[in-house]
Amino acid sequence: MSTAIRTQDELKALVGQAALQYVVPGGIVGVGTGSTVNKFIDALAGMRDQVRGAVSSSVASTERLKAIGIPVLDANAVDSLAVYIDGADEIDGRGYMVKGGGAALTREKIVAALAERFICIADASKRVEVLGKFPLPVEVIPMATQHVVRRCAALGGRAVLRMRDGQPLVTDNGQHILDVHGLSIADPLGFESEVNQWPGVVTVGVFAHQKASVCLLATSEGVQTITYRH
Ligand SMILES: O=C(CO)[C@H](O)[C@H](O)COP(=O)(O)O
Repeated sequence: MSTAIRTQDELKALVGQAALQYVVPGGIVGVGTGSTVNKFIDALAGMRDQVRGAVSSSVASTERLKAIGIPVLDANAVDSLAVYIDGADEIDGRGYMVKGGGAALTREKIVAALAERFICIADASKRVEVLGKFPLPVEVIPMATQHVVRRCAALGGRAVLRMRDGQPLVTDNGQHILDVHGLSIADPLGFESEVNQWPGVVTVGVFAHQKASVCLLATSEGVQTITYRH
């Protein structure tokens, strides 16, 4: 009988489980946001007694961590983390990522910045040659929305305000998200630096300065471990 892993849900569970090997016993772990990270949190429940706590990147992950009995610490109470474990919407061959499909990009970048290593957990559909096929999330201060829309257009991108239940989605930080279609991001480091300095941009969803150290990529054959040079 074939033991191939096929559904995306199974692939996410596989990398969620595989990420446990990077959790330092007795330490504090940085935790991202999203459906793949939810699988990691579910797996983390099995080693709850070996984890001192977590720094979380969203209200949703905080609630899930607390539900399994893991204390969630304020990011300001932590100088550094050994690892940050999170998913991605896209990852390229250098470990550069697009993130923010779950609207948590700002806090994700903050927690990632505290960590010595970013462990990206993703299924093989997230692997791309060039970033930009997935609409790029940009968290913006609402007053700056149209200014940022015009600046995206000047780069060839079509920015669309993310909606939820007929209203602009409001992030955990009280801001809005633009999803920018039609970009091809050949220079992620330069692109991230440029967009981050536009007035009204809180965070751009290109993670190049906080790129992945390792990617655990789930395929139907199992988990591939890819390590990137820094
Ligand atoms: O950046 C994120 C949330 O802001 C997620 O990591 C990204 O959207 C991937 O999510 P999923 O694991 O559900 O595919």
